[in-house]
Amino acid sequence: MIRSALSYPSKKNLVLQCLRRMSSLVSTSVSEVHPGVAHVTMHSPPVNSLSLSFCQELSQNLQVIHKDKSIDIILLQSDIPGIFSAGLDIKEFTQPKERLMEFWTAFQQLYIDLYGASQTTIACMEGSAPAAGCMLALSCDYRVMTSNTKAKIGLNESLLGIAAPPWLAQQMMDTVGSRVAELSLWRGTLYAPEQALAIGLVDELHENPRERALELAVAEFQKIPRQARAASKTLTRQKRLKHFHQERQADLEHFVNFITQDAVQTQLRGYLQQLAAKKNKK
Ligand SMILES: CCCC/C=C\CC(=O)SCCNC(=O)CCNC(=O)[C@H](O)C(C)(C)COP(=O)(O)OP(=O)(O)OC[C@H]1O[C@@H](n2cnc3c(N)ncnc32)[C@H](O)[C@@H]1OP(=O)(O)O
Repeated sequence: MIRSALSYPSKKNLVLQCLRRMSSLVSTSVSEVHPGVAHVTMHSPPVNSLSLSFCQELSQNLQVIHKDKSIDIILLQSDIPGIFSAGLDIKEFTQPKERLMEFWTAFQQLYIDLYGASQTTIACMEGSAPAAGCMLALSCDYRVMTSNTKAKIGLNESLLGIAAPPWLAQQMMDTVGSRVAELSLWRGTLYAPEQALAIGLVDELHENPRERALELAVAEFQKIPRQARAASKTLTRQKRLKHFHQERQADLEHFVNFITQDAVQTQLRGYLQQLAAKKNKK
């Protein structure tokens, strides 16, 4: 069951229209949030892995919010305890070519919708964010992570026998600097919260990231004029997005050619078995 709940106080009709269009959505609840602040809550048990449908749904939710001028801050969060997002759904990697293309196109679109959002975005991470889970966080403007040491964040793709796409590697470089990114990419390092804070991968640790994110949104970010926040964001992200659009097709082709190699498929199946074995040992 997938649920990516969109909740904010205004424009209820718009939200409900959107929710009706998305047949996979099961929640249409509108919770009380501060004016101008929207919560996007991921709920796709067990680990918020990004399947094709989940990527599409998140994108659609973001696109609806983008059009709503009354919203100027988005808080991205998960309601699965201990998990922000486990990254891409690894089972998607074993699908036929056409499906792989659809899947990667949806993942690219999610990047565009989140990284390119004109609103201010805050990732509230109450749990782990490996690989594409980390991409979600890196695409936000600000990252608040739980101080719980069980949570981990980073780009661990190399440990699955794959590599992050160039635009995701670039996000890491932009955030932590080239050398730290380079080392962490080839080692596949997953950082504990204190380490992530030390290298600048997250901006703050807090025992209650949701509470802190809302406080930041209202007490700090909303005090900065909205158009100034949006313009600053354009300054730093426009070039990356333009480049991404130019390379989008090549990125898709590279992904499909790479992931369908026998050696990569064998490695991925082995990784899935490791995950299952770990679960059985619990
Ligand atoms: C060229 C390609 C570039 C690709 C760019 C990005 C790549 C990716 O994002 S690949 C995904 C990388 N993600 C991971 O490596 C995370 C793997 N998962 C974990 O480490 C743990 O599951 C996690 C810490 C997130 C949570 O731990 P637990 O709470 O202990 O849960 P379990 O490990 O028991 O898992 C429960 C259940 O979920 C399945 N699972 C976990 N992660 C994924 C995933 N990414 N995709 C699909 N399925 C996943 C896991 O196998 C268990 O399944 P069941 O046994 O069927 O219950």
